[in-house]
Amino acid sequence: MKLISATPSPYARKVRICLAEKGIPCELVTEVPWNSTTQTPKYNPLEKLPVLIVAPGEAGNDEEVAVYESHFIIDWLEAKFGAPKYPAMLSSDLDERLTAQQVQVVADGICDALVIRFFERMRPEDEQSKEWVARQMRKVDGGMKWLAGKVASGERYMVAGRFGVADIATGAVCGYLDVRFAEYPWRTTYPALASYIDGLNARQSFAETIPSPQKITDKVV
Ligand SMILES: N[C@@H](CCC(=O)N[C@@H](CS(=O)(=O)O)C(=O)NCC(=O)O)C(=O)O
Repeated sequence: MKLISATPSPYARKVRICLAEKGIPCELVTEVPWNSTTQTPKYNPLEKLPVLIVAPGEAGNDEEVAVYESHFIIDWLEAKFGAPKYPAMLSSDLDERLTAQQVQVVADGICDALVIRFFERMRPEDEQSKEWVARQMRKVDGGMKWLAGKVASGERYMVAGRFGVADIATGAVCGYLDVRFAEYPWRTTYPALASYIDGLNARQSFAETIPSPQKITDKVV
């Protein structure tokens, strides 16, 4: 399998962590999705990465399959590479699973707002909308407060004491803040969240997927 990914992408990082935790080998195809050189439109009409490209026969598929939208890629991996042969990233308990997916909704939503904020910041100063930025940062602030409230102090994992999607998604958004919005004070505002994230960052799947910035050469906005 191949994963089209980008070095700062929190969404791609969730999938990379999931693949690593399941021990599924996957070739990483790193690119800049904002540049015209991107391969994403070839596989995804929404032109977004991550895209998981599954060769014929790799997962019981006759034809090549392209899977996209990070939360769906994770669901797809859970369905195709599930327990007990592979470690589960979602609980078999319905309510635990739904709680974890709700956490992913909020974490991904914070990332969505941060991406909008990132590009608004690329506009010339006098063209940036203060109202639009304030609206995005309200979502980030409210989302981070909600996530921090889900971390019981001293708990290593967010849902039912087992590592899974909620931890992956929360780790990804905090890593994205660090790489793109280092000035955002989530660690000082939420010390229990910070120590929870430090615990997750000690996992090999997190350590080998630390995000880094990338250079966007095309004019995007
Ligand atoms: N909801 C999508 C969001 C993915 C996304 O926005 N990816 C960005 C790259 S990054 O922000 O994650 O680095 C992208 O490809 N954007 C290209 C575009 O929106 O045209 C997911 O969860 O996969």
